[in-house]
Amino acid sequence: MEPIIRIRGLTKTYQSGFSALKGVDLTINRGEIFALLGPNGAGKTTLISIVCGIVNPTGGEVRVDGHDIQRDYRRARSLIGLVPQELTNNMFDTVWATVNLSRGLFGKPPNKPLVEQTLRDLSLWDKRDERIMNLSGGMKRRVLIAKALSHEPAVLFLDEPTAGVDVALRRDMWEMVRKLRDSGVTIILTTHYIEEAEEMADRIGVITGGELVLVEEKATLMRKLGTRQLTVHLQQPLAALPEWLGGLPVQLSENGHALVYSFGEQEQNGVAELLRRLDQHGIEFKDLHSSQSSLEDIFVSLVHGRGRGADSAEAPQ
Ligand SMILES: Nc1ncnc2c1ncn2[C@@H]1O[C@H](COP(=O)(O)OP(=O)(O)OP(=O)(O)O)[C@@H](O)[C@H]1O
Repeated sequence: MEPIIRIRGLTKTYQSGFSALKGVDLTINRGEIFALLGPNGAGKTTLISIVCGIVNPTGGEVRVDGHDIQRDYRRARSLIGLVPQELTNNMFDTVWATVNLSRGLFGKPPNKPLVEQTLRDLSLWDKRDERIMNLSGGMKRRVLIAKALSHEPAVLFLDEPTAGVDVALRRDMWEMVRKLRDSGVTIILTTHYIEEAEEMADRIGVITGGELVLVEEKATLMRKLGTRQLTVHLQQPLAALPEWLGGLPVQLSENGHALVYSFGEQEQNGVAELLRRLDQHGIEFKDLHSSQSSLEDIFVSLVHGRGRGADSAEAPQ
């Protein structure tokens, strides 16, 4: 896959002496949705702010489509749209004026049809003559997105896009982001909602304490770290785990009323073997329930345990 952003050895030490980024290496591929997941204070906003040229790095290098973010700032920045966490609109402007102005600030010639289309896509067209202060919180957020898209960026950064928004708007946002990706925009979003990363991302990066501890395809991550479990609820409880289940990763639970079989991707055949042995020994069951450990389990083990998966973080190239 073709990279659009390359980050190498990025460090940031704030004037206070606090080290917010401790050598981050990351490549973002063209056309993907990348979710940067991390707890409060992990360094997500610092990372985004450096790529967007708002904060100067202490060390390392960032290139956007080959352009160095410091040496070739204007070219690099023109490729990026940023939807910040805080609302930064001029409340007295109309929606139409503010989005057109944003485009102008990037030195782009006026393009009314494009701005109209952007507003239509974001369901803001009916509100185009409304002053921003008269819009709901959700609509104001949409205006931020429209502004960020006004200069046709190749990459869109969304910093905590759904923090504090209701469930319906969150779903709308996700839908909107998917449409943008389908139109060819690369999306990088920060979130501490695991559900959001799980729902949206093609790849997930986990950052904690200024270090990127994992970068992985979401599907691979789920497969690699997520174990699946099959719970067999028995008609009659068992006093102990029978000998004839030896060799299978099975445990007795619920006071002998259930057998729990834990397995990875490779061990699916064991399910048939388990059911065959139960049948052979006349053990009847009420129902079967299968579950998969979620990204949340993985995240908690990474952020608190820090051991697991750290070797999957990208090596510098
Ligand atoms: N200007 C600054 N001066 C000193 N320290 C700062 C500054 N900005 C951020 N920090 C510190 O750097 C760390 C990382 O902050 P950052 O905002 O990047 O985290 P974050 O992952 O975006 O967190 P959140 O999810 O809470 O937004 C925090 O401990 C923060 O207090």
